[in-house]
Amino acid sequence: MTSPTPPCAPEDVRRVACVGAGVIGGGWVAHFLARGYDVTAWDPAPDAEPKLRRLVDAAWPALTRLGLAEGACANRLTVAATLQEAVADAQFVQESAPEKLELKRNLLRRLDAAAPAGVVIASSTSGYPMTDMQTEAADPGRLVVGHPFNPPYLIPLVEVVGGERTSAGTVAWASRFYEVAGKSVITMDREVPGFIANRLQEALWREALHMIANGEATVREIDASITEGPGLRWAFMGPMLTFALAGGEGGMAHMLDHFGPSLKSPWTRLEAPELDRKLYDAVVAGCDEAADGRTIADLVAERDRGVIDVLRATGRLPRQRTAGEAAE
Ligand SMILES: NC(=O)C1=CN([C@@H]2O[C@H](COP(=O)(O)OP(=O)(O)OC[C@H]3O[C@@H](n4cnc5c(N)ncnc54)[C@H](O)[C@@H]3O)[C@@H](O)[C@H]2O)C=CC1
Ligand SMILES: C[N+](C)(C)CC(=O)CC(=O)[O-]
Repeated sequence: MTSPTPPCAPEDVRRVACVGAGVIGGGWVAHFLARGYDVTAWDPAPDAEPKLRRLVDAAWPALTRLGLAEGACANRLTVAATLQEAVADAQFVQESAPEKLELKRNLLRRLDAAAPAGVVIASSTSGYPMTDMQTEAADPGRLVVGHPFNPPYLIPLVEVVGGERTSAGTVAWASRFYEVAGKSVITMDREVPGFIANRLQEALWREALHMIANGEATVREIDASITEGPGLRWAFMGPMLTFALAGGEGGMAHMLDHFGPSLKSPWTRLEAPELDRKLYDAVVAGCDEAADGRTIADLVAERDRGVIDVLRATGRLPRQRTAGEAAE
């Protein structure tokens, strides 16, 4: 699929548009501002602007602690009145609208019609393949998935993957752009449901819901089983190498000989549990109980401090670079 060439190199981007400014769109706004970009945001909700500014204000202390890029400033955010105005001058567009397929298809069609020719448009979708979302756009070649993790201003990973009609150049451009913008990128060469990390997280999530539905574990126990257990290792060594060490001197080969056969044991549940009212209420009540009086804002601040501490402790603070530095 051929598309017009992006008007500038990833290293030369100065102006980013964020469309959809909720939890993730707002998080992207905070990230790009902290990295020294000019950011224009658009969101159709009547209360979107104050909510967005509150999110950026709440994130700024963590971002300041991490170290802002030269010239980075929350005042470099403009909230546009229309989608067209938001993307008119953009050199990159990040879409973070609700996870509804028809809405995404329609929105990507409108963004494609409004953005300057060749500008790469990435979707934050947490699961839709781009092939299913790019069906209405006149230039599907410039549409790509850039899947972030919450909050995008602290968690480095972005999974980049194109659809069947995305050009190879778009995938390469987006991957490089995210790197320049301080992200840690995995570029996938094919579409996989849930990409990589969500496919793994969803397996964990499915089992957690089964355990709550069956009364086998509480919300607190499930969370503690990760934060006091494997989560400590996963912050710096993934599940594969971690398990290779479970095989002692025999490494992964011994681990597979020893534990591989048990993968087929009957406790492996392959079906999603029914998310009925009872399970829904149990999960919500369990989270309220586990929060122990802490508000969502308290938990966000606690999470942000914790992620920075982990990044610092494991020597993985993102490199600080201004929007222009990489071009030098
Ligand atoms: N919440 C999360 O942890 C993560 C979410 N994502 C993805 O990010 C995207 C956004 O999710 P959230 O930020 O969580 O949702 P959200 O509900 O917090 O925000 C969505 C925003 O989109 C706005 N919106 C509604 N219709 C729109 C339209 N037609 N055009 C533009 N904006 C519109 C809403 O007013 C709202 O502010 C989804 O695709 C989701 O799958 C990706 C990674 C993590
Ligand atoms: C819950 N979620 C599926 C939307 C989560 C993600 O997509 C990534 C994350 O932040 O864990």
